[in-house]
Amino acid sequence: MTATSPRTAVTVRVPAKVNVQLAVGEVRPDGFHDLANVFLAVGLYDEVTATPADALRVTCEGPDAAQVPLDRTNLAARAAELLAARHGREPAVHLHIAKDIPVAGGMAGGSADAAAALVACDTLWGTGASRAELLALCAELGSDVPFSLLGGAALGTGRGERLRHLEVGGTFTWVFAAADGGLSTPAVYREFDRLTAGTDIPLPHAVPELLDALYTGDAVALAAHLENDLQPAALSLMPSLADTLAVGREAGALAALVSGSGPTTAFLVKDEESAGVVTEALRATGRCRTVRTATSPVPGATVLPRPAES
Ligand SMILES: C[C@](O)(CO)[C@H](O)COP(=O)(O)OP(=O)(O)OC[C@H]1O[C@@H](n2ccc(N)nc2=O)[C@H](O)[C@@H]1O
Ligand SMILES: Nc1ncnc2c1ncn2[C@@H]1O[C@H](COP(=O)(O)OP(=O)(O)OP(=O)(O)O)[C@@H](O)[C@H]1O
Repeated sequence: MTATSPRTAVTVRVPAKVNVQLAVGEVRPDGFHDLANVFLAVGLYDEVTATPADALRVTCEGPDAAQVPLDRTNLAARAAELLAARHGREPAVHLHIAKDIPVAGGMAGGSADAAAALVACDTLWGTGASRAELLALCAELGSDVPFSLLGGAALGTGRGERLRHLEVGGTFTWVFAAADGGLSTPAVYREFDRLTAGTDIPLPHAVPELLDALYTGDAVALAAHLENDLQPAALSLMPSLADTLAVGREAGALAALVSGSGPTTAFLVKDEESAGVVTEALRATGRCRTVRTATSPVPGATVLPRPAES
């Protein structure tokens, strides 16, 4: 056993996600859409550090830090407030976000920070919340937040918050290109509604061949079944993304798609060498804010060892 002295700082590392299948059903009376949402956690990370403070405070560092709100609308701040309220205490904590996940990029960066803040505050405060309680709090904070806690791979149903863990039989390599500017998730869902108005929208379901490809770790089979029903809406709002997708395909990606609500584009590649070629081609367009390689799956929100323990 390691020392049990109260912790004065807790850092939680949390991954981004890509949706390898995002099947979207009709809009529901509550304004959300029923989904069959196959999430994969990818190795691009934010880190949230919680330290005791007189009052709730958020700071952020990283290339996109200027776009992150530091008031109580920050999802990490909302997470701390929610956990504190449920346990009858003040959210007296400083949350520092080291942000590496593109902001408003469709990679669930804010959701990741919310899940990380919950775990960090739970550990710092010794709240002892069960996994089930944390997952329920995550679902209150947003549809993607439970998956950020869980990580790995999962099928999300309902609005994406009801998760079933999926086994993955290998490692997949991706290239992610962050676009200049962001897309608002509600705006992309609204555009989906506009584009599909008057059509029959099938009930969303996970494609068995895609789940098999994950299970066997077969990147070529996964590439054949990648699907994102929000992609036409994201392309409609940001038409230049179609060119970015084409550049990655021509450079040898097995498949290319918009990540979630976009505008980050995701390229599944067969190996590191192909990742290098695709990365160079995307950088050469001059249209991508950053281009990054990452593998999947990776674990969800994880408390990092105290410095003395590492
Ligand atoms: C696009 C995805 O990232 C794919 O994983 C998610 O579906 C979005 O999840 P999220 O950002 O956590 O979304 P939330 O914060 O729960 O909801 C933001 C807004 O997105 C829309 N929304 C979200 C999830 C869903 N199943 N249907 C929706 O229509 C709604 O307009 C909602 O008000
Ligand atoms: N901790 C946070 N990090 C980033 N953005 C945040 C955070 N908290 C609140 N926001 C707000 O949320 C908006 C969406 O940011 P986020 O990075 O979560 O988008 P996203 O990755 O497209 O989300 P998703 O993939 O879950 O739909 C930002 O424009 C910002 O105003």
